[in-house]
Amino acid sequence: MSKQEKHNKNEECVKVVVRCRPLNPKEKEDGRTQVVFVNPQRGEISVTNPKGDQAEAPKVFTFDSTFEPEVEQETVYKNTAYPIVESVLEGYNGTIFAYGQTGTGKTHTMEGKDEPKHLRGIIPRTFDHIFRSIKGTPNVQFLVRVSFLELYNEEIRDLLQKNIKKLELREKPGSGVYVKDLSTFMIQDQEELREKLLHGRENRAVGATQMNQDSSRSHSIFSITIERCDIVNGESHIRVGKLNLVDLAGSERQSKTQATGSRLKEAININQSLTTLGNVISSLIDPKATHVPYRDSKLTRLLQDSLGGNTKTVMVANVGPADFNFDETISTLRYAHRAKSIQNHAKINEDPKDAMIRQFQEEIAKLKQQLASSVDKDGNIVMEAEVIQVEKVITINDDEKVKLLQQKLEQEKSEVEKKYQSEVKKIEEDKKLQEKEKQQLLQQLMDKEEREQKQREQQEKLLKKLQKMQEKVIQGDEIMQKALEKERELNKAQQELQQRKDRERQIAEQIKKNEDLALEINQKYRSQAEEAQDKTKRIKALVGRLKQIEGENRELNDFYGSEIEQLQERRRDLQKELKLKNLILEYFIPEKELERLQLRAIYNEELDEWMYPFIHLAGNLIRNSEERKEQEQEMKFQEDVEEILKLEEEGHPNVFFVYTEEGPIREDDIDPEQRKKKAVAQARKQSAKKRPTSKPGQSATSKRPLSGVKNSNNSSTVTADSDNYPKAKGLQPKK
Ligand SMILES: Nc1ncnc2c1ncn2[C@@H]1O[C@H](COP(=O)(O)OP(=O)(O)OP(=O)(O)O)[C@@H](O)[C@H]1O
Repeated sequence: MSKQEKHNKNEECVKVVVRCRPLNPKEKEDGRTQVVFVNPQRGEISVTNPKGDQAEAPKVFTFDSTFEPEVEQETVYKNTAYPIVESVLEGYNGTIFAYGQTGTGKTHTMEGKDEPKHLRGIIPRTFDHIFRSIKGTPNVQFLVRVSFLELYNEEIRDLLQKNIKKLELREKPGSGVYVKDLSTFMIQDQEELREKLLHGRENRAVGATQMNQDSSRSHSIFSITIERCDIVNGESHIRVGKLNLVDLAGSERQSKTQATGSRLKEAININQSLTTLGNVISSLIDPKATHVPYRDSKLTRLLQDSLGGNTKTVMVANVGPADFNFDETISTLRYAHRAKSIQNHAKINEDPKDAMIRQFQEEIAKLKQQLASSVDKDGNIVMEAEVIQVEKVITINDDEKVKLLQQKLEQEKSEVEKKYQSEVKKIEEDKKLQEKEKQQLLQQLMDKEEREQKQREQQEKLLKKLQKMQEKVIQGDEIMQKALEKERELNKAQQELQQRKDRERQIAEQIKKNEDLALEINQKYRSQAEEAQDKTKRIKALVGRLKQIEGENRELNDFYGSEIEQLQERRRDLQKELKLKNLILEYFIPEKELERLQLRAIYNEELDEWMYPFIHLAGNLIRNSEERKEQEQEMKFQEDVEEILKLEEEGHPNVFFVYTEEGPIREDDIDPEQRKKKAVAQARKQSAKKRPTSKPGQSATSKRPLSGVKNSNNSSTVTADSDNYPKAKGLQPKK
């Protein structure tokens, strides 16, 4: 099979399903009408325009699956998440994300209610599914890890940590985008996973209150990584699958939420990630597109692999049934419809270099070896001095021996205690011994006891570590295997039945289409009146269709119009910001220096940031040095002096200017002799714990009296008086 064929074989489209929730009590009370109707057999959803005239036909969309308001959570799980979780257990990456307007049931679909159990959503059902499968897979070792993050206003927060520290995105060639310092926890069963979900939810609510935000305006990603190690022909074979469970922020267009001022800006920012998600989807399905704007938002960077990458993805689009949501419902369905055409190419992640299960296995083997080498064949502890002799007779890596050792340790502890007491007694009773001798013996005995105690403690520590590590590696058994096989067979049969039904549906549709066509061709009119009647009917239907298309065009124009408006607003903001930066650069940074700085800057692809070598020696960072730890500063002091001196020779980015009659001059060019002193002083400043803080905007140069510019400690200050004004570029009044 060629590489291209292999690649095509892995290709599969993003699966898109739509779920409509029931009318809620408030909507019923308000007398709202239902305009959304679902036909799960045909995978269709139709929406009637409440403002359209009677001739306007409902808009019909077809998806991989559609779910009616009454659908059970279990049915949703079986049809959406089940196959993805099965794939993740095999070593594929999987993503399930919920999209839709606020209040349409995204959280209900993803999380549901804890009790009663039948209301549990996709995430808790995933937990049970994973551990049921693991327990039913004997002879395979598994390691499960979890992380939970929130993305709000383009900032990432760890939901499994109490502090609301912002986290950064990083990119590693080969392994893709990851969140630096995001905490990950090893999990042993579904209860632990549930605890993490609850913990994250609590932190999300607390964080939302602290930041005066509403959780429905943030996105959350709950990630479960499953590593498995199978033994194939005596060799270990590792596979790693990662499952992302994503609850997106409400997709409603923010201009409709009546937010104003800073709230609107924040809302636009939040929507920006969803707009970018939409743009990414559009680019992925547009054969002419040459660029996919993943980098335009953190959300799309995090979901990069899920859209067009190495992941099996399911999108659950949620809609409300009521008339007043018509516009948003149509917008959600269009968004979802576009996503249907995205092609992913998922493959099993085999033997990744950084698999944690391999590190665990190696560490466990090492611990077992250490422990086994310190016991003899009967499980007796061998003291250090005797190890060499004993190592010859024992077999390393003996599980039985480790168990034996555990029992022996307990037993020996009490025996030694007794022995020690009796020996002390014996010595004390021995009247013939001189006091000195007695003391010596006692001391020897105590030393021996201390050595043995240390050895025992060491072994206990190793045992505990070994037990802990072994607990993390989970393994199934044969009893559960039978039940799991039955369950899988049943699900497979159900899926096959569904596929057969789909095929039959498609064939029936095709037959009907052909029949209609044949009827049309063969139609013979018995009278002119009949022909006129029939043609009028057809014209009416065509007019209805025309009106529907016109309506759709208007809606599309409105939809894209408001998207463009938002993008333009963002562009205006960015331009304003750019103008400010340009103004500062133009008037306060001399052109030559700017050029030098631009030349020195290096773009770091991995961090997606511009950087300077030795940036820690640049002015702004030096001012922050007081926050650094004293210890770190001391160590760096000598290093910094040397660096500064070295950089002084080459020209470094930490440049201060003196504005003189001749224009801006590098401060250090004035007195070369002072340069050396300054380097030491500068490094000292870095290492000094306390340092007078400069006010924001006050540059390091403002502490020195400069020609024409006086420090605030001196009575004279800078005025706009042109006589006092130096002719340096930065301080010249603008003509
Ligand atoms: N299919 C459903 N059946 C019954 N109740 C539902 C269904 N979907 C949603 N609900 C109820 O509707 C309300 C809103 O749902 P939910 O909080 O899941 O919406 P959401 O889309 O996550 O909103 P947000 O974007 O604000 O987080 C909840 O009370 C939920 O229990």
